[in-house]
Amino acid sequence: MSEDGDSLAEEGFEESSTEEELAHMHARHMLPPTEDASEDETILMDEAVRQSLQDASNETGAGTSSGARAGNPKAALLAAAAERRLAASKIEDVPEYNSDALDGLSEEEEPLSKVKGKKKATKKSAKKKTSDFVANFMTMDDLYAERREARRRAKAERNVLKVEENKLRSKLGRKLTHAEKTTVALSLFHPELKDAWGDFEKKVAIVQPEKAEQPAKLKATLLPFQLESLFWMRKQEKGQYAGGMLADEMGMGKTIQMIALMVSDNHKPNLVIAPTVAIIQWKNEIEKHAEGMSVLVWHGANRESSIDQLKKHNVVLTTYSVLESSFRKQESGFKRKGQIVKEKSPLHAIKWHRIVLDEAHNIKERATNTAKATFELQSKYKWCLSGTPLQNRVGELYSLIRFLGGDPFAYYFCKRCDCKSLHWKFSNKRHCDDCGHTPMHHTCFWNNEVLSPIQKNGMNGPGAIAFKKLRVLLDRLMLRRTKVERADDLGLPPRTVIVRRDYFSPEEKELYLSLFSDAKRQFTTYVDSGTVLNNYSNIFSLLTRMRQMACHPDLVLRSKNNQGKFLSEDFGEAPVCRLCNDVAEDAIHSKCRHLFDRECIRQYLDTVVGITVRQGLLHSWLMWLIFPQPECPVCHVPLTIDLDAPAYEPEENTSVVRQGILGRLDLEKWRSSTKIEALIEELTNLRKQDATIKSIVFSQFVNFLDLIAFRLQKAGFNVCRLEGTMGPYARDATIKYFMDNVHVTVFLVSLKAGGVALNLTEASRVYLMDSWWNPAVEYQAMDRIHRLGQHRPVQAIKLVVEDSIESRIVQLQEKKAAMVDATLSTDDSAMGRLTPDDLGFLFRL
Ligand SMILES: Nc1ncnc2c1ncn2[C@@H]1O[C@H](COP(=O)(O)OP(=O)(O)OP(=O)(O)O)[C@@H](O)[C@H]1O
Repeated sequence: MSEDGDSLAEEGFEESSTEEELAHMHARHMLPPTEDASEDETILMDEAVRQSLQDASNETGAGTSSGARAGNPKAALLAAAAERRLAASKIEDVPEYNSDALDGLSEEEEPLSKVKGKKKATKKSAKKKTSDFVANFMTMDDLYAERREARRRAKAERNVLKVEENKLRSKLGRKLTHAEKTTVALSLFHPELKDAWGDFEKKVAIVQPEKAEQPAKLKATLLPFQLESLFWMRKQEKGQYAGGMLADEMGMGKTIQMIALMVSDNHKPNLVIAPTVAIIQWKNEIEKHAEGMSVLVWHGANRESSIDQLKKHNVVLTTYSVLESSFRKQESGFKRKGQIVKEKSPLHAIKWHRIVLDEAHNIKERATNTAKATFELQSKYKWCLSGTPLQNRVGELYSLIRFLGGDPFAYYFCKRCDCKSLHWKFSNKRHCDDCGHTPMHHTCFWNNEVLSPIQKNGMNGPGAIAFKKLRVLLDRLMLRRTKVERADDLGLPPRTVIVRRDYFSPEEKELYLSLFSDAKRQFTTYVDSGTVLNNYSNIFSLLTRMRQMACHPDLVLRSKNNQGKFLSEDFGEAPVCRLCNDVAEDAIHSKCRHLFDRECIRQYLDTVVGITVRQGLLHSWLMWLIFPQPECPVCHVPLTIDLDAPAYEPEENTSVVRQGILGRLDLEKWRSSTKIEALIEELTNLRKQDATIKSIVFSQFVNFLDLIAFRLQKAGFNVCRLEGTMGPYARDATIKYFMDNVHVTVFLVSLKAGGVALNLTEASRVYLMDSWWNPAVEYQAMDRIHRLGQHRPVQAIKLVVEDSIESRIVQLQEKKAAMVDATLSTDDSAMGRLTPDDLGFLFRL
């Protein structure tokens, strides 16, 4: 743990904070909390009192304003409080309260005749006001007594806490970490947490998988490991969690295993939420393998709104974006004819028999609407499917545990009383709606027990203990098998990864060097002036241009630089990602309304995190305090973007006819590139060897896929394309077209649109046309073909231009992979980050 961390923790800062906690800190202008809530409150009160006194004196010119009191009871209360306090501190010049003061004017200030005339009329009201005042005064007394009592209680609590902390400190023989102090506080006010892990371990037994019977109504024969998971899932449903996580590696048939579970009890309705790309695959698998199960795809503008109709189906299939939009319409409403209209979400109105989240890491960010929409669904059993449950950080597991209903792990607890909640309930941003204690006195059990210790210590000390706890939980909640472990069952053919290295042609090299030397000069200027931190969006853009240049110069020279526009200017042109200037695939937009590919902006943010945080030295939230918030790469305002928001979809009635880069080229004179020619050579050789072998070509740049398609067609290859703008049915039709037509041998897939949840086992070659330093994206792509149903040996070929940034990217990948192996780091996101040293390496400094 860093010293900063320690000292800050000592001061009472939360070590790891949820977004809500962070937001709260911002709202409080980053004030460190005092250990004593009531003291804290007293300070705020004093300020309010002072302010109110000031206001009152401004109104009357001097002293207390009875008018202010009469017109504003709160001000009166506060002023009274202030005067009591001042009187208590023996400040002499505070006037005594009297009934006249309550009228707003004293007798001396009025002409005598008027005073006499008024006297009778005002007597009654004065009497009333006096009694009101006395009532208020009494209230203040009560209030003060209450405050004194609260202070006394807080002091007593602190003393008890100190005793407990001292006991643990002498037991451990060292200073306690902030997390340990929190644990002490939690067990004091929540005795059930004293040995939460031990209790959980005793109460919930690990289900040892045994082979279940093959379900009669399932047409496919389950493999041995699939029968084991069926047994395990049935047992889990009877257990405390009534569900769990099936986390087999990609391509081992999680879909069929879940269908087997549904078929075996044949209850309805079941809800499956999956990425758009996988929806029709689910439908096809259910129709193919399950006998007598009715399926409804709940998607599109004309989807069924009758709850009774939905309930009639065995399985309702929908996407994360449809779920989110349905929930949003229910909670926040939408505009119709200038009015905000709220619409009940049918998905949330049904108590489902079973809910399945496919690719469940889609909800990994707990504060997103998508995650919240899943938390609010009702069902008897709940399941998460994911081949990469720990895609980035341990913290991301929280949402999955929360979805499964994990008590106490997903709860927020108060460190000063017995209040606990699944929600962060701070409507006024200052005090808990339930118990009134401040946000700083609340902690998320998961963050305190698992996330913070691992983030701060890795596998050492408290980190190792947290890992053990995580194991205890996952052993009872998750089943994961890998392809290597179950190789015999799977009988998968081998997979090899080859890096093919080529060199630029002289003309390409000249262009590349000119771009590179400009980029390097620019980067060096940032380094020399110490402004790397402030220029990450420019640096990211320099790196992207160099990567594109290595693919084909036209991607840079003919790119559409549509500054300041949300959609492209050309009629009918598809939206463009503002980071890669390429057609947007799986696009999301920032609060400042700029559109980006989800993957591009994620990579951009990863890069920023890498630049701004020297890994492990700083807490994530502290980073935002010390370093500037990442800025929008387009307009440079602080960037606010929900990475898990549903993909941007153009208006349904807007016809998106994409012309792409080809429309900007003179195709008669167009010249190919080293990389495209390398692919042609590979595919031509393959065609000579075996004309039946099919290939998938992946690239992050859609314009590059346009160029590749054009060149391949010229070379006589039959190709088809998967694009991010396709709806589920169009995607399914394209996939079928590729799988069913022997003469279609090449499938061009945008990494951003089709990297996950695709099943393309007809192909046995993968060509990765451009590299990124996080190899996870590439593995996902390779796993599209290396999965059950694959019978041929699989080859993945990475095409790299040796004298470009790409060779450095490959070296960086290797370096980072070695580092991750050596430290057994669980923080895979480190792979995606770029430190200043990494940048220097890429720019060859
Ligand atoms: N027992 C089986 N018999 C026949 N086919 C099977 C069997 N199990 C799985 N498959 C097939 O294997 C392929 C891969 O399965 P599936 O797509 O469910 O994998 P997955 O684990 O969900 O992968 P991902 O995590 O990538 O989505 C599918 O085509 C499926 O039909």
